[in-house]
Amino acid sequence: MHALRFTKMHGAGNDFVVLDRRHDAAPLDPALCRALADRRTGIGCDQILTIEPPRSIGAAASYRIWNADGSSSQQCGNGARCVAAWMLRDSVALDPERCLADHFELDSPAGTHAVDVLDLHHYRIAMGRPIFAPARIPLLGFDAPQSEYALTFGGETLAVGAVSMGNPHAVIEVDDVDAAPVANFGPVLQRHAAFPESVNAGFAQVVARDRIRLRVYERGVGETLACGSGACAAAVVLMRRGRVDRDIAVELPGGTLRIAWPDDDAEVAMSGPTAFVFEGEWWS
Ligand SMILES: N[C@H](CCC[C@H](N)C(=O)O)C(=O)O
Repeated sequence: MHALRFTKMHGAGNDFVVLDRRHDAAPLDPALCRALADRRTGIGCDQILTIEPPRSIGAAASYRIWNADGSSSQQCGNGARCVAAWMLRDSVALDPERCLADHFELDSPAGTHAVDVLDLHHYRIAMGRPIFAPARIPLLGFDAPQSEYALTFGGETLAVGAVSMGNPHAVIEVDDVDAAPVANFGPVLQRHAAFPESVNAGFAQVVARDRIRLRVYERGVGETLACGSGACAAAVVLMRRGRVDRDIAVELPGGTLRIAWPDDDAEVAMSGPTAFVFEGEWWS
């Protein structure tokens, strides 16, 4: 029986199985990801996060992201905060006060991220600069960045925002996020030919200049309780349109994240909670 130790965590309800792979950073088999993520016969999670050796000088570690369907992604905002908490847990046990002043870096497939410890359960991650060039989202059929793209679905045309945070995001502004057709329209958007690598589909409602509500139908999972890179994506699309200020609260079903993007050349700063749920052994 091959036992695999894991930690179950979540960030604003977006839940993860965390595996320490610093001594064996081989890619995960998609079938194992699906088995671990299964909410009946497995542990259950939206994504698996593997913690691996750093890829840049000075980083504490690197992480990779595997969706519940076994596909991999370049970025996971809620996961980055959980990896940060996981890395600190041992040192917190040693010296909580020192950790509160802690600042370190983590490498993701999308780049290197500065981590600030806000308190023992909240972290701020520098999520990199948003990428609006259609070819790098990727979004087909358009040459130059637009604040919204007219995409046709059957007989209808819809205005869609699009941006990459290392992973692809579509953002649709709605009047009432509770009534948004997330489960019906999320998969339709993901199958659209304009998104050759599928897409994370965010449905955003502007509540005030400093507050939006958001639901995300994630690539490789479905609707999640929160999506960190999705919160960054919705915030920067709406900031560029002048619909909201440059430091806002993003209310998701599982919790609230804070997104700041001081100017168009700045990195996006995402702040939010993390939680340890349990530890265990997976007997494959
Ligand atoms: N489903 C995403 C990866 C996880 C992103 C999300 N959980 C976050 O917090 O950013 C994708 O395939 O790009």
